[in-house]
Amino acid sequence: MMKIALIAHDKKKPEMIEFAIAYKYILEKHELYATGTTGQKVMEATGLKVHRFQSGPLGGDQQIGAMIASNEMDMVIFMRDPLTAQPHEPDVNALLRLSDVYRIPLATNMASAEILMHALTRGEFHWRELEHLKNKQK
Ligand SMILES: O=C(CO)COP(=O)(O)O
Repeated sequence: MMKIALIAHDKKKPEMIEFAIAYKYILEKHELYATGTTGQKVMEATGLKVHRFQSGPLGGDQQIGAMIASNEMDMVIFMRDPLTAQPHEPDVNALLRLSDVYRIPLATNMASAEILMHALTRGEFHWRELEHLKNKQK
C-alpha cells in the first residue's frame, strides 16, 4: 500500500476529478492524501477516502511537503496550473523541490499521472517498500 498525494490547482480540478474517477480502481488500494479543496472534490466525485490537509494557499502544500521530508509520501500527483500566478508559489516550489530531494515519483500533468498509475499496477514502485522498512527501523 502506497501513500499517494493528490493536489490540483483550481483550473485543473476538473482534470483531477476525471483522473480520480478513471483510476479509482487503482487509487482505492492505496492511502490517499490531498490538499483541502482537491480532497473534498475527489471524495465527493468518487467516494474515495482521502485524508485532507489544509487548502493549498493556507499551508496544505507544506503539510504534504512535511510528509515527503520524513520520506513518508510515496507518490505525488500534482495537477499544476502553469498559466495562473499562485499566491503560494513558494510553497508549490518547495513541494516540487522536496519531491526531487527524496526522489519521489511526481507527476505534474494528466499524461504523466497516467504513466505513474500504470507503473504502479505493474509493481514498479516496490522499491518504495524498502523505504517503508527503513522508516520503521528509525
Ligand atoms: O493550491 C493548491 C496546491 O498548490 C491546491 O489547494 P486546494 O486543493 O485546497 O485547492
